Amino acid sequence: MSLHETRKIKLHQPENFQFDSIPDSHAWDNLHDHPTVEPVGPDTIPVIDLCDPKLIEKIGKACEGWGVFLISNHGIELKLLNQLCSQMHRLFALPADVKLKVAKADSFDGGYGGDPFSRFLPKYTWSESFTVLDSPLEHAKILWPNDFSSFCDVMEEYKTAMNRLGRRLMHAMLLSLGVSEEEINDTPFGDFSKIKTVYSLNSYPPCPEADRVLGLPPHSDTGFVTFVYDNGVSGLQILRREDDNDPKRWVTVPVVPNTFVVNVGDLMQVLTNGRFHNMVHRAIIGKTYHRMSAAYFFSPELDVKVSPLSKLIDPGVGPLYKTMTWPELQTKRSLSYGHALDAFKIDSN
Ligand SMILES: O=C(O)CCC(=O)C(=O)O
Ligand SMILES: [Fe+2]
Repeated sequence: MSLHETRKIKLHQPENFQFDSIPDSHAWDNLHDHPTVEPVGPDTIPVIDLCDPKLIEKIGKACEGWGVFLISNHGIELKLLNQLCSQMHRLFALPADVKLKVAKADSFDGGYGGDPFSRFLPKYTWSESFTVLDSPLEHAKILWPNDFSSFCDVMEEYKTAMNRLGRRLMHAMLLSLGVSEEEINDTPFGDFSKIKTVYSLNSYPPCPEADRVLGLPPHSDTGFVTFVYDNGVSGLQILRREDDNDPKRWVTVPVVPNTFVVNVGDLMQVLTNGRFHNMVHRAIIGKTYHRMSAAYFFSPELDVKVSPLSKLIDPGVGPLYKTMTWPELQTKRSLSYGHALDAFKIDSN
């Protein structure tokens, strides 16, 4: 058993991305549980221009119908996004023994590690990630003792930009459901100053047998809303619910330059009393290109209590979820993979 298997994270030594053939430990056998389709026709994932005069209406429709959409014209400078990609590249190019100096001890920690889900599953993922809680400073000083500030400066700018964007999106989403600005300000996160900074930088190295390995297993994110920016390599897939014409299917998210993918998380489903649905997604691996992504989890401070907004509770039905904090939800997820929200459901009978 390696050092990391004894911890509460599951991470094979990163140099092991070099295999002559894929070992059984990394070969996932249920990757084709649902058909995979391209994002065309009825499976076209909406791209929403944030300066569109019909923004609120379009966002509401995308959240209710899809739970995922892309945003363009988001106001975040391309220069910053290019710097973010360069810093991710620099981070993951570090030797394995250096990255392991900042390894997480637990999946809720910040630092370097595997993904938080596969420790419940029998296989290893083909990915590595670096999670930042508030600030990467402490870890960056260990990774680059003589040059940590360029990484930290970019991450600080990214955090500020993402928090601003997160607030803007949350307002638009709630306004689309008829919640007024005043009512939004009355929520426990009020003006959204009670927002916790959490993001993951993810690396998915290429694999010659890409269709046997998996970057991230299917999951929904636990926060309000997640913003994903990647280095222009495709790999994110979302699980579209079955409808009248088609069964459940994996839809590949298209790469559209200078856009973010936005997906609805568990806490948004709670806040909207089920009007918006969380979105199950996974990351697959490419044969040739190394994909990297930054996933920003716009989520409440750890002590903030989240419950359905009274405006969105149907008086005849009542609230669908009990009050919860984000750590309570995450703890449930760490106990029952894929069913965290069930523990908070209010039985309507
Ligand atoms: O890399 C991606 O596209 C998705 C990342 C993700 O789902 C996550 O970090 O939770
Ligand atoms: Fe995710």
